[in-house]
Amino acid sequence: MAVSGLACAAGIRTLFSGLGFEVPPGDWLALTGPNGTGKTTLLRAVAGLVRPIAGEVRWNGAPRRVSSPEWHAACLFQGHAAGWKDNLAAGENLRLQRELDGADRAPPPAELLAWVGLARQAKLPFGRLSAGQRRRVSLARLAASQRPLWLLDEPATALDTAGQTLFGELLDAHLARGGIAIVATHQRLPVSSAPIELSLGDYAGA
Ligand SMILES: Nc1ncnc2c1ncn2[C@@H]1O[C@H](COP(=O)(O)OP(=O)(O)OP(=O)(O)O)[C@@H](O)[C@H]1O
Repeated sequence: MAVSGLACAAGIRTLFSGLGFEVPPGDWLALTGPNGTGKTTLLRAVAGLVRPIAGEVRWNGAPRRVSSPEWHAACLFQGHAAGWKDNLAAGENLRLQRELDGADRAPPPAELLAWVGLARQAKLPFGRLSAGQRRRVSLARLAASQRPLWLLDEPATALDTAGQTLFGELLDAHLARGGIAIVATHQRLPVSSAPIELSLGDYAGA
């Protein structure tokens, strides 16, 4: 996937402009930058959730069309509020999300939750989980994902060391399958392959 000449604004303020990068299959981009520089906004712009004020996002060599089935099948965006329902059990949330993600070939939710260390919490309402346990449910969603492009906003926040290792294993496996990831992060992540690094502060808008 590639981005060229991208600029995004919040209100009347340009957050960043002139942004260009390419992430080939099997690579990932680590997106860094001070608070408020627009990392979340960039991820949302690539996903098609906010409209950039300039520039282009390309997927498979062509401009990506936000409403196309191809793009929906390709892109998984996982933001800070990942869309989990507080009153549904963790397992039930995961089952619904798997259906929305079209991850029908994935292992059953109970198996995924056990893999992320939440076997005992599968029937607890999501809202009762700790911050790190919630993040682990998001890891289970990633483990089920068959989408080639992951856009992840601070995926390791609140995770303990073992949780961060699980995240690294997931990302490694995704890249080994030829997947692509753009990961906004303030921390060093335990991923085997070195990322393409991009600091959004270098593109601060005029
Ligand atoms: N209506 C608005 N007018 C001006 N600025 C706005 C408006 N809405 C949001 N902003 C600013 O837009 C920026 C959005 O930042 P964004 O969440 O994309 O940053 P980030 O790099 O992900 O930050 P963090 O590291 O804190 O997660 C923030 O600086 C915010 O203050």
